[in-house]
Amino acid sequence: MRASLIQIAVEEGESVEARRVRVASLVREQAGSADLVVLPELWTTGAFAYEEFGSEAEPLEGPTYEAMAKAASDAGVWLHAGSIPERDPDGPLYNTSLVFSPSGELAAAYRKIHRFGFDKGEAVLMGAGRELVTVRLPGTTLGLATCYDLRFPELFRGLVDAGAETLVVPAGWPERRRSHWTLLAQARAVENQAFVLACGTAGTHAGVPQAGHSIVVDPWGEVLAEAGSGEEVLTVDLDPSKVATTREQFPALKDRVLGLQPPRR
Ligand SMILES: NC(=O)CCC(=O)C(=O)O
Repeated sequence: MRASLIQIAVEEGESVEARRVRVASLVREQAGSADLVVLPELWTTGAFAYEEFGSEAEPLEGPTYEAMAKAASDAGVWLHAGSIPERDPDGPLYNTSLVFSPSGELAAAYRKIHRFGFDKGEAVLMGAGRELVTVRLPGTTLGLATCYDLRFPELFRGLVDAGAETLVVPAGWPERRRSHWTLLAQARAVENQAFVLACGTAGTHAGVPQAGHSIVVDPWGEVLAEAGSGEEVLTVDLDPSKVATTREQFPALKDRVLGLQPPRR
């Protein structure tokens, strides 16, 4: 399986509509050279452009959905289209990831569970998802997570329990915490004996320089590919059978002990 992570530069000089057209064309360019294409978190607005979440929010089947469904079917690829600020007609905004099949059908939508910002930003502007989401592809099962979720290992363990073998993490991770990004991507791969495909953004938006450095890690924790800090398409060949082989040869997941007692006082 060949995966291409498109590390998009999100800069303020480009309108959301212009970026949507440009990204759709980058996805189309992967036709014939990738089976799975991955985009970053909130690439229409930028993950830190909090003041734009409301004005640029779209219904699930809005303009980004339309453009990405078409791009996936034009390119004939599985497309993890990153996430959009989704306006639920009956509820709050959500940070929602969309996955399309090569025929342009929606295969899955995942609402980010852990919202970033503590008492401001995304944490107060958006609602929290409550459901784990996996997607069956030929040869592997994707487990979906978004950016700040990377800090919460129990979410990933839940995805593995649900059958995930390839953990896909679109992000808008800041340069300031780049060392955490790389470390956590490798940790999630090692502890879950799964591939991690983590796709970030480049550029600077809302005054926050982005880390870039999208990364692909194998189930043994080896970094298969890592991007630089600018816009880039990171393409890597994955052998999905490596998940089963790693879990058989070093069966640590079978040694889990569940239901531990809390400490006695
Ligand atoms: N968009 C995000 O979730 C940012 C997460 C982040 O900056 C961090 O975890 O650090």
